[in-house]
Amino acid sequence: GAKWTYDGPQGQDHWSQHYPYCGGALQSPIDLKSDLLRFDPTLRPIEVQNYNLSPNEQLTLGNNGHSVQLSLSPTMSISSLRNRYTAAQLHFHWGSPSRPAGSEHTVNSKQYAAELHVVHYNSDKYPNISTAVDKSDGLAVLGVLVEVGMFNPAFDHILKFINRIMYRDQKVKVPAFNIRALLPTRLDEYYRYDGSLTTPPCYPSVLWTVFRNPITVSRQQFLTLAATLYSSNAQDSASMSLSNNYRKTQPVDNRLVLASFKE
Ligand SMILES: NS(=O)(=O)c1c(F)c(F)c(S(=O)(=O)CCO)c(N[C@H]2CCCc3ccccc32)c1F
Ligand SMILES: [Zn+2]
Repeated sequence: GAKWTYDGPQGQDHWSQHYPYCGGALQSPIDLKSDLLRFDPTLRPIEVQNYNLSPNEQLTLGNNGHSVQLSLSPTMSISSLRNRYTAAQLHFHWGSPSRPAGSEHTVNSKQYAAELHVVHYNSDKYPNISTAVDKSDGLAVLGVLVEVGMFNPAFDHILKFINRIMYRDQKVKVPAFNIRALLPTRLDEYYRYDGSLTTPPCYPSVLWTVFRNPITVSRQQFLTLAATLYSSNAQDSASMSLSNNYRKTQPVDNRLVLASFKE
């Protein structure tokens, strides 16, 4: 579709001009505010299948101009939801080298350094993500908040190849690794709400699960993520850094925001 950006004339305040859902209901991300939450004891721990991929398997790491994305094996899935959701890709949202605040979801208005999204589609009902992406029960995304702290070995399986996809549309094959190591230890504590893609076309098709506990990456790792990539392609004379690729929080309206834990 048409070029969209996070800032400027094609920036997020203008998305709805070409992508009407972006101005519609059930939009993501949102601020996860304590006084909005409802504890739901029926929310079971998230169970993932086959996230521990073999290094003999290869995945595609790419710069799509909006994020760094890693294709995932279709053997990976979430098995604890009403339907089975099969993994499609993971990607990140981050701030900038000078401002390590680029998560999409915020917790009581606190913005984290970055956020990881693992995108899955409802494979009980749809043959692939393209047919699922605009259906109300089409997608389930796992959101992981990222803060700067201890070095994260799992994150380095991606970062050590990032200088080979500096420019838009560059891709590289990388050895698979244990994707479970990118998730927090506890998968039983999370926020849950009905939302949308956080990029155009902003379809309201996402069952959001945002884990309560962040993962950490080192300051050096964060800087590598935030300072290496360009949103422009290699041929473009003017290089545009890929940073601050996060959407602002959206109105919750009358949506229920559930928590699997008591504060
Ligand atoms: N934050 S978010 O809402 O999870 C989110 C992004 F932020 C994001 F940038 C992407 S993108 O990298 O594909 C670039 C823009 O579509 C996606 N893609 C999803 C939905 C669109 C179709 C599709 C097809 C195959 C695999 C993944 C996806 C996305 F879901
Ligand atoms: Zn995302």
